[in-house]
Amino acid sequence: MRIGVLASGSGTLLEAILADGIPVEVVITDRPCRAVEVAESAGVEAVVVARDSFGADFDRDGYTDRVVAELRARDVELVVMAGFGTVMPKAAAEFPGRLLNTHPALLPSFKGWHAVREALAARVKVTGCTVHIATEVMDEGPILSQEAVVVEPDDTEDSLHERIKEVERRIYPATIRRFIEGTLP
Ligand SMILES: Nc1nc2c(c(=O)[nH]1)N[C@@H](CN(C=O)c1ccc(C(=O)N[C@@H](CCC(=O)O)C(=O)O)cc1)CN2
Ligand SMILES: NCC(=O)N[C@@H]1O[C@H](COP(=O)([O-])[O-])[C@@H](O)[C@H]1O
Repeated sequence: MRIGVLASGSGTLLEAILADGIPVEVVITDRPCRAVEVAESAGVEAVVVARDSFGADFDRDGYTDRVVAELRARDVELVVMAGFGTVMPKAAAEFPGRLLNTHPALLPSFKGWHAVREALAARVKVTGCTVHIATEVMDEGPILSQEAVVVEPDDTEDSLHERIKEVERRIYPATIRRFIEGTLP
């Protein structure tokens, strides 16, 4: 199965996916970021489709069309979002059931871009991460795997997010692998 990864940040999830031996055809980012270096160091093609070149009002559908075109040009069949910072509702229809995401909270709680901050603000004792199939509605698709992370009294957003990412780096590659093999329930 030909796989494309979408990323925006430090690329540690991408590193874990590559370290697991999951074959990645292309990495697409929406901004210059470390994930580009991670891809290139592993000999994987990296393409920056910069979201800030799609206008002050951000043409979201135009942006999505461009990302989808880059994926189609490489015959990508499965799209894996790994900390991708742009919501692309239209992409779900282009890759139905084939657009995966990992989210740093226990969905359906704390959807969106600031999930770790919002979990801390809500003073929950336990949060975690969720791997799910992305659908048109953000962070609402079918859940494939989840794992809890305990919130410590002295946690900051960074310390809590780092512990969540440690779990994501383990369960995301494992879940992607099972998705590819067709062994998920
Ligand atoms: N079609 C889907 N696309 C995406 C889904 C989904 O469920 N379906 N999930 C998101 C989740 N996500 C990260 O994984 C995410 C959530 C929210 C945002 C966001 O608000 N982005 C802003 C820009 C934020 C910024 O750059 O500061 C935006 O898009 O305007 C991003 C990612 C991923 N996509
Ligand atoms: N909703 C999007 C979101 O918050 N995604 C999160 O960004 C991090 C990426 O880490 P990385 O850049 O080190 O791979 C991960 O925690 C991922 O769940």
